[in-house]
Amino acid sequence: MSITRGKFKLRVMEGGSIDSQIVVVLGENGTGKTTFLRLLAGSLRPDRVESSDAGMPEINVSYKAQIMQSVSTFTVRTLLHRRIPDSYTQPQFVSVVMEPLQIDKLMDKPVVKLSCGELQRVSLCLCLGKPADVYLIDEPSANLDSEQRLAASEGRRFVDCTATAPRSLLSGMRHFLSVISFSYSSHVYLVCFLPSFSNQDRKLEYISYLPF
Ligand SMILES: Nc1ncnc2c1ncn2[C@@H]1O[C@H](COP(=O)(O)OP(=O)(O)OP(=O)(O)O)[C@@H](O)[C@H]1O
Repeated sequence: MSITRGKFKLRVMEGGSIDSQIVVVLGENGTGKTTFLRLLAGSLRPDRVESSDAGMPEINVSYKAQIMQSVSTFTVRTLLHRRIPDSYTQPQFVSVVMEPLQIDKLMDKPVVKLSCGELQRVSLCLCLGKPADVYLIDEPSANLDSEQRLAASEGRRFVDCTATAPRSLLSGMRHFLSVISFSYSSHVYLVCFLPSFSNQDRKLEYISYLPF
């Protein structure tokens, strides 16, 4: 399938995935990461589907957008209660996702008063707490300061499944993968990152691995 946005054209070829797979999508600004995720999330429609394509399969997705805004006057606690009622009290989810993201400090704040980084943490928590087959996570580390990035990884399990990926690609993403690849093991995660190096071809790149 393909989509044209202004002068930008993205063509997506059919692929496959297996349970417990993490696919990291890397590309510089404007290479189409968000467009690709929004196609998968169903918030953008392709303008062409080739007849050879099987089309989009029926999948349950949980999508964390890159840019988040909220005018909700609810507190974070109320939002979690309404949106992820089962997950946010589940001990495993609390210890593997909510504690590293330090959601407890934000519980009584109105969502509308959260800073960009605080909203990013809550959005990541909401995304991971929603039951889904595929988690689409656009730039999970955007807006977080380095302390928060470290806090998100502290004490977390990280299975070093990244040995075959170039080290330069991995900086900045390891700590998030430790949170993201938590033990709901039968799901697929697509995570977008800006690369930490310059890619002269300006192509999207994919690294896929199995953390379990
Ligand atoms: N609504 C739109 N109208 C016209 N062009 C658009 C629109 N939205 C996106 N584009 C163009 O599509 C291209 C891909 O954008 P996209 O947001 O998918 O890139 P990205 O890789 O996620 O970038 P970034 O790293 O900056 O978030 C860009 O060139 C952008 O200018």
